[in-house]
Formats: sequence, structure tokens, C-alpha cells
Amino acid sequence: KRIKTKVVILGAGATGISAAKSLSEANMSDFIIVDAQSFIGGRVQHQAFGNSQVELGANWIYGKGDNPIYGMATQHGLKTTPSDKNNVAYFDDFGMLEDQEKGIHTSDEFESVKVKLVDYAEKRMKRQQVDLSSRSALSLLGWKPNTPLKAAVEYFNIDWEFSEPAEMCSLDYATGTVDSVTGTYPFGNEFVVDERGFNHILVQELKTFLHLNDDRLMLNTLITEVIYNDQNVTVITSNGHVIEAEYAICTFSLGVLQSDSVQFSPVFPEWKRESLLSFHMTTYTKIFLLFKQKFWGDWQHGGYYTVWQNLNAPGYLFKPASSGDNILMVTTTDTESQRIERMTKAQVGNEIMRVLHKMFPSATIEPPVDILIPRWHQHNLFRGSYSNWPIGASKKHHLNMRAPLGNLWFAGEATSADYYGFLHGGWLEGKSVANSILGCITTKCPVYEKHEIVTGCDSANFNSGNSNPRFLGQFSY
Ligand SMILES: Cc1cc2nc3c(=O)[nH]c(=O)nc-3n(C[C@H](O)[C@H](O)[C@H](O)COP(=O)(O)OP(=O)(O)OC[C@H]3O[C@@H](n4cnc5c(N)ncnc54)[C@H](O)[C@@H]3O)c2cc1C
Repeated sequence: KRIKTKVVILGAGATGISAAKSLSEANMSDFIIVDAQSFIGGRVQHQAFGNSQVELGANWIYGKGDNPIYGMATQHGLKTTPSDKNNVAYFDDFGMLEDQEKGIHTSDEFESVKVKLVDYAEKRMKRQQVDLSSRSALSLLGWKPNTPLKAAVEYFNIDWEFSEPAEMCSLDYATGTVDSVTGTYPFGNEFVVDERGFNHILVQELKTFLHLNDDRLMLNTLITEVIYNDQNVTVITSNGHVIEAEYAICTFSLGVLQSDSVQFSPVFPEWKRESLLSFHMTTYTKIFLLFKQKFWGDWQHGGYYTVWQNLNAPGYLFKPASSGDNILMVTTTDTESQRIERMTKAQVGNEIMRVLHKMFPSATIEPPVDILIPRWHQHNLFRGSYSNWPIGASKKHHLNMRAPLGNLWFAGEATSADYYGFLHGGWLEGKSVANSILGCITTKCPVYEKHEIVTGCDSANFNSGNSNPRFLGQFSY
């Protein structure tokens, strides 16, 4: 079927819904949203597990105040529970640490190093020094993860957030920006525990301008090819549709754009490919384990199955008393996640049982009755969980990733310099790109900065403020 429209939105995740909402608000209703999944939300998705629902992707709302996701959650009555990152129990190879104060002390030590990282990054940028890996910076500041406890605390603060180890993360654009003191959004993280799923808020937003059965929402539609030029964009789908649009907004994940899942014609120019390949699509895996018996205590959170969360902690499961579900969630990241994605559930279960026996040496632990392992890295619609800013990628690379190619525009969590990796980053980028296209339609297209050849170091642009976009825009953890 041949379909004509003004704007085609590729993807019905947070970015796509936000873009469509902004177009609608400007009375531009000539658009189509296309997604291969059968539901909207993209990486915001949930699944039944035991008698509960668990979030496979995004789960936390980071920061309150003007954070648009927090606003929508409040407006649509999303059920959340405050997430207290300080409520941690520390374990070593022999079970729970007898001296929990030792864990707290090490954690405090790392908190003060984090504050120093921010100062250090700022000073270095002012002096026009090159970016460093976070590992080099941490070592220069005197932090060495030379005990299992220190390694675990570092994992909790770096890998668990950025989904990559300190060796990979940029100082200037990743860890050096995580300022625990200031931030645009007031402090406070909420963990979503709504039976309708986190994507309920996106569905509700969509419903404000589109019926779920409207022809302009094409779900279950896999895009195989995108042909673009300076006048229009043609989108070809696997079920035989040809969508002809004046403009397209591509919201595919960075992982999808780095892979060959979708054919773009013409092939992206070298400066675009260099930018897309400079950033990292990481993998953050939440493994859910359902047990007949609860053998662990009342702790809330716990380089091998390092961070554990007790979903039976007060407020976490939707109906814990009646459901009888005993659920633990353990997170793995990066290469460990990729290794796990290559294993069977039974193999992962065996490894996890060995770790749990060490954590709870005196408990009788029956193997879990069910295990749920989302495989984000292998998933052809995502190819990972979210993006990270690695050492070696510059701000000019980031501008290039965001820049349009003819009438093909790009938006997503990865194109947000302020909030890459986060749901609100995608939401804000969707709005921003829709406004740019509205400019093209009504008056004049805004010009996006791009660099055909990326040279030098970003710090050379450091003027009175700082050139790090995340310094000023960072929310608090
Ligand atoms: C495990 C995990 C944990 C996370 N935790 C958090 C968190 O706690 N808090 C937070 O703020 N963020 C978190 N995130 C990140 C957050 O989920 C993303 O930043 C956000 O959902 C990205 O939205 P998006 O619209 O940019 O991309 P997506 O949600 O990926 O949307 C793109 C859409 O394009 C579609 N698509 C791709 N290829 C094709 C194709 N060929 N044809 C048709 N459709 C296609 C996909 O189906 C998808 O729906 C997490 C992500 C993951 C995976």
C-alpha cells in the first residue's frame, strides 16, 4: 500500500510519542508513527512474572521538578516508590559483611571522589586539557579499587549507572558530570511499581491527541529501508507498505543505527558514520528470579552479579501480600550482559545459585522456579539498552550524531547531550526535533551545527561557561 504523509515518525518510543505530541500541539496532524512492536513505549516495556509485572527496561524516574517524565507520572497517577540509594547491604564472599559500617564508610569515600571528579573535569576543560578516561581520573584523584568492597562500591556508582566500566567512560561528558550536589531537576529518584506498566504514561499522552486505532499509528510494522534526500523521505516496510513523506524523524536506538538492521539509502556519509560509531550502545540487564521461599532478609539493594534488589522490600511489588511472589532482581552490565545473553536460562540460574549460596551461607535455597532474562543486546529493534559517552568521542561527534541528513532528522535518548541514556532525554529530543521540523514547514529550517571533519579537543571551545552540556543540565542522583 502507498501512503502519503507530511511527517513520518520512525519509532513509537518516548521520543516518537513526544515528537508526535509536539506536532499535534502545533495543529500539525498530518503525520504517521510506525513501530515494529505491537505496543507503544519502545524500551519502556513490562512483562508478567509470577503474579506481578516487572519492567524490563526503564524503571526509575531520575529527578523531580521539571523533569517531564516526573510531570507525566504525577499527572497520570503512576504508582512509584522512592528509591533510596543509601539503603544498601554489603556482602562479600562469606555472606553479609558483619561490619556494615565499613561498607558505608567506603561508599562515603567514593561519594567525595565523585564530587572531586566534577571539579577536576571542569578545571581540566578550562585549561583546555584533553578528555581522560574516568579510570585515569579516578586514579589521579587517589581512588584505587584494590579491595573487593571498593570494587563493588565503584561498580555500584559507575557501571550500574553508565553500564560500562570506568576505563570506557569519558571524564568530561560522563562521570565528571555526575554532580551529586547541583542539578536542574531537584533530587529524588522514584522506582515505578505500577501494574499498568511504566509505559502507561506514554499511552495516556498518546491518547490526548490520537486514538489507539487511528490509521496514523502503524504498529507491528517493521521498517526495512529508508530512502532520503533534500526533498522527501520514502520508508519501506516488510509488510509491503511504501510511506512517502516530506520529512522523517528517525528515533531508532543508537544500537540500531550502528547495525545494518535498516538499510538507509544513500549510505550515511563518513562524518555521520564516524559520529554514530564513536558513541557506545551499552547493555544493562535486569535478571528477575522468582523463588518459592524468601530466604533473604529485609535488605533493599545488594565483577559478577554484583548489585541485587529485593523486590519484596516494602512498596516494591504491586500486591506482595496476596501474590506470594518472592522476587530478586540482579543487574549485570556491559560484556557481562553480553556473555549472559549467550547463555541459557538454566546456565545463568546455576551461576546465580552459586553466588547466592555464598551470600547466604546458612540459608536453604531452592533453585528459582522461574528466571526472566531480557536480551537487549541481541534484540534487533534495540541492540543494547542505552547509550554512553565514551572516552574518545567529542562534542563535535555528538553534534554530528544529531544533525539531519536532507529531510531525514534524528532524535532519541542518544542525541540528548544533557540527558543521554535517560527517558527524559528522549522525550526532550522528540519535542525539540518536532519544533525544528515545524520551523521548516512554517518559516525556515533551523541550521544544526555539524563538522565534516572532527579535529582538536573540545576544551578549546571553553569560554566563560563550560563546554560540557551536562554540567549545567545534570539532575541529582
Ligand atoms: C534495561 C534498561 C534500563 C533502563 N533504565 C532506565 C531508567 O531507569 N530510567 C531512565 O530514564 N531510562 C532508562 N533506560 C533508558 C530508556 O529506556 C531510554 O532512554 C528510552 O526509553 C529511549 O526512548 P527512545 O524513544 O529514544 O528509543 P526507543 O524506546 O528505543 O524507541 C525506538 C523505537 O523504534 C522502534 N524500531 C527500531 N527499529 C525499528 C524498525 N526497523 N522498524 C520499526 N520500528 C523500529 C523500536 O521498536 C522502538 O519502539 C533504560 C533502558 C533499558 C533498556
